[in-house]
Amino acid sequence: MTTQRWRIGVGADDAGYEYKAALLADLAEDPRVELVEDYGVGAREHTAYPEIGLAVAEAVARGDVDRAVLICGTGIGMAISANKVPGVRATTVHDSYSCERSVLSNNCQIIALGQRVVGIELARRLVREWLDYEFDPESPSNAKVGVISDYEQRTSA
Ligand SMILES: O=C(CO)[C@H](O)COP(=O)(O)O
Repeated sequence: MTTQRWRIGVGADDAGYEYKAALLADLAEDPRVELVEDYGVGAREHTAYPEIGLAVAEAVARGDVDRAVLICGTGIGMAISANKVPGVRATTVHDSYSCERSVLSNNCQIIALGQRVVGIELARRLVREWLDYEFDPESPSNAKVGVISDYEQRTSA
């Protein structure tokens, strides 16, 4: 259980728009959330998922927000896009255990959900649970995540 007050970014393509609206409303009322930022898309807009996924991941990498939730049809394209931004770890999450481990094992800053895959109540529950998890830099998982970060640093131009 964390006492942190999170700054959260939320983004979706048109296939995830309805869940984005619902999750933004939940996050705006959650006492664990200090700030919630909507990165689009707007209603009836048709921005392709990588545009949103990359923009949100860049906001995380810059430190504009601590974490983010991305929604598309499956959550897959958003996670792939976000992972292209150096320093960002993102994953698709559709069950409670993976949601927990995405933070506690992998120190992911971003979870991605598929509006066409899970029901809205499960999506809302996963985001509620996710806010309680905080990575422990003293945990044995940190060295494993470090292997990924080291590779990224060695191979980035
Ligand atoms: O789910 C998506 C990407 O993973 C997106 O919402 C839909 O993509 P498309 O099937 O390429 O239209």
